[in-house]
Amino acid sequence: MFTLRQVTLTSITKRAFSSSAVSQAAKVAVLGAAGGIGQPLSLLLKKNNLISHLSLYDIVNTPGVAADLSHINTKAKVTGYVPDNDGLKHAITGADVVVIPAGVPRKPGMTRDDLFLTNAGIVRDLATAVAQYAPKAHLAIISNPVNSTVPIFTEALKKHNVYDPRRVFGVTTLDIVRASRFVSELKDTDPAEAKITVVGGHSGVTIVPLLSQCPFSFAEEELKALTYRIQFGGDEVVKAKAGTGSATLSMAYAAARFTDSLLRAVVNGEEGIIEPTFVKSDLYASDGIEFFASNVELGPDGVKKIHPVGKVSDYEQELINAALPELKKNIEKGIKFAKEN
Ligand SMILES: NC(=O)C1=CN([C@@H]2O[C@H](COP(=O)(O)OP(=O)(O)OC[C@H]3O[C@@H](n4cnc5c(N)ncnc54)[C@H](O)[C@@H]3O)[C@@H](O)[C@H]2O)C=CC1
Ligand SMILES: O=C([O-])CC(=O)C(=O)O
Repeated sequence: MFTLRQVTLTSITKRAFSSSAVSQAAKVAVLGAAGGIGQPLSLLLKKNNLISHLSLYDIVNTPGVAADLSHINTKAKVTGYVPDNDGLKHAITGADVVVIPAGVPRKPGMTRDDLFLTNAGIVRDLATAVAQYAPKAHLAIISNPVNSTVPIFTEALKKHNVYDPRRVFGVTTLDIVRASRFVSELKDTDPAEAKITVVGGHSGVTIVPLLSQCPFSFAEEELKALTYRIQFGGDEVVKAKAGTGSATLSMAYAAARFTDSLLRAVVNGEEGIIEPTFVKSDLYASDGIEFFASNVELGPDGVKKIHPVGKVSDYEQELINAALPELKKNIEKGIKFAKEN
């Protein structure tokens, strides 16, 4: 039986690199690592050569997941922690990036907002620990509802005076991954050629695909059906999984891509890396919207440049108009919770 909080087969060595140095490797922590997303995500991250230490935390089962992954002959050392013996503190201390898929997933008939009651508290507690033990880490928040969990994280960091908006990211990559795949299915092309911009937030009508900006054209009915499918792609998976959860494998793929982009910009110093993500943004500040997903250029300090939404069609403007009030409500709900709890 594992009684130690650390189950790695190698000992922890002091990190001998700086996070700003070029071509260095990083410590990445995954919180919720034993879950449906956490396990395949950790597997994909184990293959990432920019990671020297993969640190896995969950309230259960992490020792087994870590022991299993630690046998794969890639560079990263793997350690696993549970809450005993200050596990969370040890899991995140010194982390360059913390990826957070902790929390409950949807069942058929639920909206992402229905997860708020359970996940808000989980995220708030993890954010408090991050503020204390990993205040300089870049944070990739997957836990739903993303439109509210990112504001909750932000407020918790503010309470501890360690908030840097350049380092807090809501992971919306799956929306882009889906959009690219769905368009390529329709147009019979390689998904790599179908780069679709999706802006707004990460739930239903707040997900706004900007298909007018892609190189393909669509008939009106096709455009509406495609837009709906991108906005409600998560529901397709929830329905098909019939009560056993929501997207995990495609999400793990998307989060591994986002984490890799972040590491390439932050740790490796690569330039020109652009990922869509839900961040503190001024794009719709005049509408009272504090956070918004759009294409973001990543740099050594995290967010380098938030790209504007760009030219949109009348239809897309209608979609944005429908998204903004819902997004505002979700954001305010997160902020209110964090301030009161
Ligand atoms: N941002 C996005 O695009 C997507 C977000 N999600 C969200 O990701 C979250 C996780 O989904 P799944 O992995 O499918 O759920 P899951 O239930 O399979 O795994 C969640 C894991 O979190 C752990 N956990 C619970 N409380 C914790 C805590 N306080 N600290 C650390 N770990 C804790 C659980 O033990 C479990 O292993 C859900 O909220 C889901 O809605 C899912 C798909 C896409
Ligand atoms: O639909 C869900 O609840 C999970 C999710 O965020 C997605 O698949 O986009």
